[in-house]
Amino acid sequence: MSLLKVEGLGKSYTADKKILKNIDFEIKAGEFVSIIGPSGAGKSTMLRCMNRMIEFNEGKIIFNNQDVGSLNKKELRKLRTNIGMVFQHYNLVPRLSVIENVLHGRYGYKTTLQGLLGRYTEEEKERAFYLLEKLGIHEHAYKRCDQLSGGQQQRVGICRALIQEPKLILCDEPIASLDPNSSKVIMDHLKSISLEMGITCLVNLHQVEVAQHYSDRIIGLNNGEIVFDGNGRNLGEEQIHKIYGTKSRELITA
Ligand SMILES: Nc1ncnc2c1ncn2[C@@H]1O[C@H](COP(=O)(O)OP(=O)(O)OP(=O)(O)O)[C@@H](O)[C@H]1O
Repeated sequence: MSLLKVEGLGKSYTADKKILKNIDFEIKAGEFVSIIGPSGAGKSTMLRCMNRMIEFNEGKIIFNNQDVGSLNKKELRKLRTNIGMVFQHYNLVPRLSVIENVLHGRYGYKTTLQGLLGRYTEEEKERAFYLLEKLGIHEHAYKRCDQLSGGQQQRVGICRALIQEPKLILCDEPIASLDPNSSKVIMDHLKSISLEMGITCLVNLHQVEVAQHYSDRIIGLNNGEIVFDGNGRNLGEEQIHKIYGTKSRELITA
């Protein structure tokens, strides 16, 4: 079953340059899909169009049978509860505790006043703790976020996305600021989230090998166009060249 369908997607920030050109793809529920491509190819722009964090100019995005482009503010807010986001720089509130940051993921379900007062139910707090335990950071629940390592902060970011009970998680270079060990921990968690919880993951990555290891499918972007869409096993030298303009994997920066 298709969860996300993108048809003829186009995006320009300025009149003279198209950043995304006629993008078409479809993602099934539960799929783990990576987007790769050189710096500036349009990966972040494309990912952020999915929940209209960035407004697109052309085409259609259908998420969970809803036409994303036609939603009003209220409908968009509701739709976003179904789409979690994980960021390269975590986007946590550093002076707040780990558990408070996780509970922020419930914000979309609250009235403005409830949100401002930080009113969460016992059930939500239990769920937050459960998720922290699942990601192996429950002992840090009451520490300030800025006391945690990068890898731990990213796990908080994943818990915040999960507490939304999303159908889709968009991850914008989730391991770009992490060392190899922490990167593996994060990618393993994302993979098990997709396998065990059936949550669809769309992940921007810089590392081809990582994308090949974890993804059911890879989308390769070059200059705003899809130049590869398939299983990572089919990503040979020729396809790498199409995506990055180089044949050598060593030249692809991490
Ligand atoms: N707000 C903006 N205004 C104007 N141009 C922008 C804006 N955001 C991004 N761009 C441009 O759009 C192009 C694609 O950027 P984007 O960040 O989507 O690429 P990317 O593939 O994610 O790159 P990276 O891997 O370096 O993050 C770049 O040329 C960038 O300069």
